[in-house]
Amino acid sequence: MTEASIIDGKGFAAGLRERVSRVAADFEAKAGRKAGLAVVLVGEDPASQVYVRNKNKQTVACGMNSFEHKLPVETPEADLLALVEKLNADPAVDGILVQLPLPSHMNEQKVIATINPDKDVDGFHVVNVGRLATGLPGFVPCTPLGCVMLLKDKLGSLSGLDAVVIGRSNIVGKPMAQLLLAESCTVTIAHSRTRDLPAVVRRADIVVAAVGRAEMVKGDWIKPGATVIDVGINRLPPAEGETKGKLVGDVDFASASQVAGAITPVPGGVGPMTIAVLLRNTVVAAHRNAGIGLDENAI
Ligand SMILES: NC(=O)C1=CN([C@@H]2O[C@H](COP(=O)(O)OP(=O)(O)OC[C@H]3O[C@@H](n4cnc5c(N)ncnc54)[C@H](OP(=O)(O)O)[C@@H]3O)[C@@H](O)[C@H]2O)C=CC1
Ligand SMILES: Nc1nc(=O)c2c([nH]1)NC[C@@H]1CN(c3ccc(C(=O)N[C@@H](CCC(=O)O)C(=O)O)cc3)C=[N+]21
Ligand SMILES: [Mg+2]
Repeated sequence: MTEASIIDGKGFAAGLRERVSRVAADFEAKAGRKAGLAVVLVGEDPASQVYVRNKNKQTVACGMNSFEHKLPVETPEADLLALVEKLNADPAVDGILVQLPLPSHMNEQKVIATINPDKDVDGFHVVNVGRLATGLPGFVPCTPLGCVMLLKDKLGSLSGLDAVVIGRSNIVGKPMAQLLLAESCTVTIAHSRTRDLPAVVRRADIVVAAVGRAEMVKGDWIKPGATVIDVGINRLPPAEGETKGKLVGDVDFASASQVAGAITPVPGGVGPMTIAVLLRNTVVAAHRNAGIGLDENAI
């Protein structure tokens, strides 16, 4: 069997950030201010802190303002809602991201519902979910949009292909399925109640794994030549002599890469795309909200 080609998400993301930087500089010249992204982190989850630090660095590197708000874990929900309202009203803030998961005493849906949909660069607000479902312009969740960008770059048209999405979360699985449907794939959404998951996956020309289970999808589930997109981010327990465990996806890369036509690695696949698309959505939000024209498809 021939080895799959490795889809270089990290490299594609670097190119996307370069295009975003040019558009952000153009925005600054036209608007007389930089585009701005506010990121809100509640609590001290170490993984979330890493993501927020990376987002902040890359936002600034792309020529945009990054406004970081770190709140203690015991912050009352009302205080977080008040901060979101303040960011909604702040003309320097084009995009708002509230890092999930939130502490258990907060209602995530209520917090997301408070974000102005036109600043919802995560695409999580019901208004943006509805816009995506009905084909209206809005904001599309960053991870699924990043996956589709990689797929179209690799395959060109996706029309008529059989796609299986494993996972049905609001932030990855469901919007991923909507985007693949919009690309005219025949879409199956699998989840924990799916019967005979290996057989379902074997039919797919495109497999998107967004489960949160380390190396669950095996090589003998993959149709030869299929394209495999691994969204999973799982930290294995540290091996002897390691302080940190290895980062792995939801796909068993060693076996799947023997069968697939193309596959994303973890790390270096979908993860870097998520942040680059977030920056793309932010610079798009800035143009829309300032009423400055932009060819969004060219980014
Ligand atoms: N690379 C990136 O940028 C990002 C990566 N992630 C990663 O992606 C993964 C998924 O995230 P998220 O969608 O938030 O996760 P959730 O936990 O919200 O959803 C997981 C989904 O997987 C399904 N599932 C669980 N076990 C099985 C199983 N044995 N067989 C089939 N389906 C199963 C669940 O089914 P059911 O609904 O029936 O419970 C659920 O729909 C995680 O590893 C996360 O860290 C997430 C966001 C961004
Ligand atoms: N409101 C909100 N929006 C999100 O988009 C969001 C969120 N909350 N909560 C958590 C998840 C997860 N997520 C990732 C972002 C980048 C990488 C990433 O850059 N990964 C690198 C590795 C990073 C590392 O080494 O830890 C890679 O895969 O190469 C991964 C995961 C965004 N999420
Ligand atoms: Mg989740």
